[in-house]
Amino acid sequence: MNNLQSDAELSVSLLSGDDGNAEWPCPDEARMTNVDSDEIEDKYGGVFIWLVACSAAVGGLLFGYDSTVIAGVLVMIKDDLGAVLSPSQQELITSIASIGAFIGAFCAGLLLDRLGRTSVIGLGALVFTIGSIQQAIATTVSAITLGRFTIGLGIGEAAMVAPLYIAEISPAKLRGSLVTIDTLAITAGQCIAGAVNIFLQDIRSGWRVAVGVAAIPSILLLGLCFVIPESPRSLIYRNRLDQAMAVTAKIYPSATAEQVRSKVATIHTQFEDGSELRKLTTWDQLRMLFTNGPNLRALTVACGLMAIQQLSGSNSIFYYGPVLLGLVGFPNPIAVAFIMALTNFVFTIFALKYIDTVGRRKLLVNSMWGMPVALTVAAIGIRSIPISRDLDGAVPNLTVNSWIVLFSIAFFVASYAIALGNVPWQCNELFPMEVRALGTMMLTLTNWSLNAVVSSSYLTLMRTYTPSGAFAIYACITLVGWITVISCYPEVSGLPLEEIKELFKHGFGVKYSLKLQKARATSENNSSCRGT
Ligand SMILES: O[C@H]1[C@H](O)[C@@H](O)[C@H](O)[C@@H](O)[C@H]1O
Repeated sequence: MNNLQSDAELSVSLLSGDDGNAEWPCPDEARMTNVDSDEIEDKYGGVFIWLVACSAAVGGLLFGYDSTVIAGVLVMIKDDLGAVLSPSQQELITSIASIGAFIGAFCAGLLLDRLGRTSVIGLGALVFTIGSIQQAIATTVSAITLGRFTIGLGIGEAAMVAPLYIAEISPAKLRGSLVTIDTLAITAGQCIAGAVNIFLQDIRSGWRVAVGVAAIPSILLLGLCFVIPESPRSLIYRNRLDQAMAVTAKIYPSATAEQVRSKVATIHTQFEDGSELRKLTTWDQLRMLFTNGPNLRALTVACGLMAIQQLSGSNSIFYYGPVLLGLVGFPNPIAVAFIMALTNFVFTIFALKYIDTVGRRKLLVNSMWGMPVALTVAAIGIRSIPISRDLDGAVPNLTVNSWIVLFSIAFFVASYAIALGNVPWQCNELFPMEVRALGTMMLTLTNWSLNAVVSSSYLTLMRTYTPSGAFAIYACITLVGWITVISCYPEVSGLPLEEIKELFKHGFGVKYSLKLQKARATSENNSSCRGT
């Protein structure tokens, strides 16, 4: 913190004397500066930015952990709350968190521009801590339901703010990887929850530990909020230019003071009529989001991709994996289902490595075909396994078809995790600053509403259309999703946030973005040739 402060003073005094904001160029002057604001994009480095991203991603870890741990908790609770939970009480305890998440994301969307990113992350961490404690000490069904609702508020808030904050603080060329850290943390949280459930399943009242232990990372996150810097874009939006300079200098440690100044000035020009923008009410911002063509197209792409992520049925596998694998004959389905969580985690690491170099669009297009293929194989494999219509018949024998189902859904999860599991969370980058908070709120609301639909309908889908029919339905959805991505999702890897809005002035910007990427690659090649 102190370091940061002294850097701020240093940069500001270097560039403009003692008065931080007094000598800031007006937008026209900023445009005329002879330092190319993009030059700075090659000057990132150091561990600072990775540490900041990892800190924010603790929110993702809590999101993954808390949304998944409930599956085991419901089994472990037994009659600890007075009587054995009825199916409708189980449904209530599970789904109330999604309702909380929906409301949490909505509130975060309204608060982000007013309070700044780090304060909202801190608020979410506090809510997480309270929710974990409420659950751990619950002695009645209403008490645990309230605890789950509180946790839901935290989950929705974390799901929304962490990726947005990371995207805003990232150098353009690392943005994909740094935001993927958040998804990696979500999948790690899901793995840890699975492991905790396996470990505690036979311990009396072990569920109290399973839910209470989440208070530790949330207290850690609360503490980290006092250390991590505010996003430079949020600072500039709120006219705190000297602080924005200090943070920008930290993100690009080998940039010259002039490059830092040019970067901040360029972002500042995006808010040319800044004072007008700052006066916008939420209603004005909503109107800008829905009635301005480029904004509306950005919203369609972002929410559309998130819808495809959820409607692919991935969470049916993560949430109902043990049920499904039990139905096809695996004797220890909880442990076997853990393989799915692990596959999700491992292939998200692959995304982390390649998302910026290969690009989001290329990763999506080249991995998503695997989902309909895997689901079709699973649909065929499961057809010859004798599963009763109401799903509660005797467990069938383990046959080669059981293994076909296992391998095909593992392949499905891998194809999902490489890109579709994480790129939708990057989509906050598609929105310009003035509508980013609300756009990201819509993105997160899409996630939670469809998450609730899919997770509450999977068993019914299997009962109504047979398990094979359910796989076939998801195969059709993922095939349509893949074709939609090919036609509508533009490549934004490596583009500074301020340049992305240009794409949506050209329809969905797919062709334009590909031309832009080509031109950037050629100019980078030329300048590296000149350098050698
Ligand atoms: O990006 C995440 C991740 O893929 C999780 O594994 C999944 O459970 C979530 O629904 C999704 O939003």
